[in-house]
Amino acid sequence: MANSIEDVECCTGLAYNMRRQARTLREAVSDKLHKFKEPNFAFSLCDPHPFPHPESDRLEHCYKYGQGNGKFLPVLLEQQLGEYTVKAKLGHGNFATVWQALPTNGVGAHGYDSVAIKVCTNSKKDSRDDVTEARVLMKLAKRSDGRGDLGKNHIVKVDECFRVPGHFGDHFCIVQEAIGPSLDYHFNLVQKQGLGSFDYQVSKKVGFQLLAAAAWLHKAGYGHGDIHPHNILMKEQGFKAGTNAKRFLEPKNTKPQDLKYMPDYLVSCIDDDLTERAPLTLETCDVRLADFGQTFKKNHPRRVYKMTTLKGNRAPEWMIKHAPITMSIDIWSIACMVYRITTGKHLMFVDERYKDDQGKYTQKRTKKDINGDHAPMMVRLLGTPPAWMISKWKRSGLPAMDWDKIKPEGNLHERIMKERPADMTDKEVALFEDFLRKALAWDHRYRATAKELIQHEWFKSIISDEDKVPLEALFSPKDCFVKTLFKTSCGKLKFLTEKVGGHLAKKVELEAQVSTPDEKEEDDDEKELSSDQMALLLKL
Ligand SMILES: Nc1ncnc2c1ncn2[C@@H]1O[C@H](COP(=O)(O)OP(=O)(O)OP(=O)(O)O)[C@@H](O)[C@H]1O
Repeated sequence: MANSIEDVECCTGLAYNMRRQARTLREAVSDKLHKFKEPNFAFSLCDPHPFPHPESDRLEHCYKYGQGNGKFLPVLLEQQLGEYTVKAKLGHGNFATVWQALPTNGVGAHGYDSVAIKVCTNSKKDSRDDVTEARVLMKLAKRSDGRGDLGKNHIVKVDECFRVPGHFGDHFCIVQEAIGPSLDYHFNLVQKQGLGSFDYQVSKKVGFQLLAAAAWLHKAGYGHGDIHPHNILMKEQGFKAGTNAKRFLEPKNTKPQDLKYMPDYLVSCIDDDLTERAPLTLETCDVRLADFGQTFKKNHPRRVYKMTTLKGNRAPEWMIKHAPITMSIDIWSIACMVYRITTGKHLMFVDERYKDDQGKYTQKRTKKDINGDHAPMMVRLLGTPPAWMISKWKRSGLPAMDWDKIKPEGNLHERIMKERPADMTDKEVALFEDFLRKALAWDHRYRATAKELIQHEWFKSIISDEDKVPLEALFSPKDCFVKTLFKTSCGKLKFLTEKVGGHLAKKVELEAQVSTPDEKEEDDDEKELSSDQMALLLKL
């Protein structure tokens, strides 16, 4: 006998519950494994390191070298990498070290004096992302939006790629133009100088250029997925990296079995040298969006749960179960960053690691802990989320909130008033708040796009003549013209089909009346019909 509806529902509910329990169990196990895999910090005594700025923690950890997968290639100054000679260290991330190099034969592949070589880890899995990064960047370099390409210049360009053999597999190398220090570097510089944040107009310009880059990238069908100050480089003419201080490794700091795979010394990078650069101005400010390791095709992020972008800059859809991740995650990150560089304060800051008794960072925090801090912060700042998010709140493992007591519009306005730069007028506060609210819409479907945001009134004061032409081209009536033409043609076509359909029906009706006296009339009618149709066709 067939099961009743109740039986089926009951079974489905049971299966759902079992699936959910299995998932929770799987997540718990993976959390445990993840913790277990955490590096042993006892072997990495690089912190605090003896470079010029003790507050800097820019030196890579020793555990990133040695046996196994996901390790860096040991690189030393004056070493040969492909056809280039390494001259200085530019930085490092989780997946690569980056070196400034000169072509050994004296001429760069594309005529630049020096290049930046990103030497990726030997991990096969990461290597796939690095290859994607290089491929996407090379593809983008050939693309044009046919409207002046506003924003394309603010995306880093790749010259060539090659592989270098390492002890445990090849290391993929990406050669790019050497651009300049990161936005984070400049931010630390102004903070060190006691200025708090950038000049107000400069922060606007950085925001504008970033949004222009995002608008161009999104139009090309890609999301960046990892926008934060480390991945934004500020172009500098004749860029030269820092002092290259060397730190020799002491054997006691490394695992004995890893010793022979370590470089003799680690090199300090430009980020450790916060003394020499002139502050950014409206004229010198030239942003380049870099690190496309997390890039994804429109609405198809490749590694939803493994993306490593800064947690405090993450959009709410990261926390809500089954919420789609779209290109609008970039808009959220840009808005958080613009707030930071404008006011000097984090919009939302979440610790990504646990701290020990002495305040030193240790293991990574769990996703649940991080979200447990982040979600209430968002609610306090932006007010009540939409009902569909509230309904998924508990299921997503987010902390219980007393929704009745939440201020519907949040305290964003109060925050801006408290943290605004001295030269931000009340009118500008209103514009800034409006800009942020549009970019930080809870629901990704109602979040403004990059193209919409670059037209925002808040940016009006910094748009240069150089930007005006491509900006106008981007919103030129050609766009409207094409749309209107398409709409009118569709309308006319519909009208014509209806009319012709009507006449044909009439014709069939007339033909059905098989009587001789009426035959002449019918012929006339037919003539009339075809002339009618002809007139309509001519009109079109
Ligand atoms: N073209 C360049 N010119 C100058 N400096 C660069 C360039 N590319 C990268 N850098 C420096 O190297 C650092 C690390 O590079 P990148 O962010 O690409 O590495 P990653 O391992 O992919 O980082 P992440 O962990 O953020 O994914 C950057 O923060 C920047 O300071």
